[in-house]
Amino acid sequence: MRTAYSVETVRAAERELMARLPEGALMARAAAGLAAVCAELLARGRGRVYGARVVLLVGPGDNGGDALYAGARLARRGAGVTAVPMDPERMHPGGLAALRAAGGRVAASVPGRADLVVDGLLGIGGRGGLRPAAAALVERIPAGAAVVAVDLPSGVDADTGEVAGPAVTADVTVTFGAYKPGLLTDPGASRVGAVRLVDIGLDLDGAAVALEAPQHADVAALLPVPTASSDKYRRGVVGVVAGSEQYPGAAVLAVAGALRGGAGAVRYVGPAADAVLARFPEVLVGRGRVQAWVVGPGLGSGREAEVGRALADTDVPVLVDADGLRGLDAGVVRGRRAATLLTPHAGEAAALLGVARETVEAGRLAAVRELAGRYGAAVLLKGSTTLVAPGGGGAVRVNPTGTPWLATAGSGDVLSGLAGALLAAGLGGVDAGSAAAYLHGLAGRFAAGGAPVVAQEVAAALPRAWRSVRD
Ligand SMILES: NC(=O)C1=CN([C@@H]2O[C@H](COP(=O)(O)OP(=O)(O)OC[C@H]3O[C@@H](n4cnc5c(N)ncnc54)[C@H](O)[C@@H]3O)[C@@H](O)[C@H]2O)[C@@H](O)CC1
Ligand SMILES: [K+]
Repeated sequence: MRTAYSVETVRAAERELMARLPEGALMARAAAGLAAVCAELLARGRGRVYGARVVLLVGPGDNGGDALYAGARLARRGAGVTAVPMDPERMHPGGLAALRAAGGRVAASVPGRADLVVDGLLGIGGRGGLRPAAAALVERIPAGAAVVAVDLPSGVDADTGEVAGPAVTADVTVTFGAYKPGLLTDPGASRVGAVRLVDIGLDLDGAAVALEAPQHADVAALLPVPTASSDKYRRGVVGVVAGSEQYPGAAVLAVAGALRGGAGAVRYVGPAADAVLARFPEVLVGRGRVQAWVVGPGLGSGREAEVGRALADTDVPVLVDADGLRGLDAGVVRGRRAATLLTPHAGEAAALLGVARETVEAGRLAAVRELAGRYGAAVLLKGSTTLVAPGGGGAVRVNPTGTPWLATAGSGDVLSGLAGALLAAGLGGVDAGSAAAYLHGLAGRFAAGGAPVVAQEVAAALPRAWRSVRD
């Protein structure tokens, strides 16, 4: 897992470490790591550090201090380094002295040309959007300069990934000690570029994880593998309640996802049986014993009773998606014994929370936590960085494999079938949701290969995604 910790947790670990180290030691480690990444970028971009034009955007706190000390290191290697302060009266004094001693200079405005801009305006001490003085500097970042963000892009909230107003968009973010949730969650995540983690010696063992991003090995460990004693019931039968006269395709796609999710069998319940069977003759039709239900894709309106029937089966895991989420009763969900996984997109989440869609998009992490808390169930919030929150609080999972190509009709239906198959195999709500999102994202990338993709191709690419995760 790639783990991210809250600002509060990082600060506590920093305090503990600082108490044992000479003053300035942590900042020196941070600056050394930052300067090394900057030097690497300059060497890659223009062959050498010597003679490079480097601009430091310097805020009033320690984030600016990191930038100044790193700038001093680059100046000692022959770069021309100019620091531009947000507030000339408030610059880290030690950092400023180091930069000056190394031959760097301070200017009131951002130079028109630069090879590299170091964003040291705000780090984990930043609150709210960039104020006008900082925003004015960001606007002047010269076109063509590589942008390296110190700890996080200024204007991105470290804990939530929220971006209130203007913010830096970095090519590389050099973060210290630990990932912060805002680096992995949109809208912040799309501002960070490549993330480089610099070890400054923080001890976070046993600290509460705020957000975690599974990697191949984590997902591989979750995926069910049939054994010699498996039969179709042991592998899990998924019941899919989906599709309508108007949306038969949703049924086909949800079934496709379920079949490729390792289910022993898929049972289809609904009015699109002909369409489903024409495509997948292996599907069972009609009610019967299942190990998990998927309800909702393409149901249309007026089908609440079918959703209620699945949820009433309180010992069987249920995934509720799309139309099934309409007016979903929190009391019913909370009363269930087996896992429940809700898989809304931002619009559906907004409707459940009674807020505007934009509110969910701007505060995705808060929204998914709030929904999971209200329903006491795992919630998977779809989007560019899909999030999965546990019903009982604790670490939220963020999916690192997503691709914008997956924003295509029917893609969510495939995901719900896939996650339902994993529920049927015995995974809990968060594990099923996050493993499904991971495979689905990979399949989307494989199927797209940089070109538009349709949902059935995503389903068809799922076996390749499984294989790549297991390799
Ligand atoms: N604490 C530590 O041990 C270490 C901290 N490090 C660096 O220190 C940073 C945190 O430093 P600070 O706590 O000084 O905080 P920051 O440097 O992130 O910023 C705090 C300052 O910015 C101002 N500010 C806050 N929000 C603003 C806004 N929206 N617009 C304009 N000004 C705003 C505040 O008034 C405050 O003066 C980290 O992100 C990291 O870069 C590193 O040197 C590693 C070690
Ligand atoms: K920054």
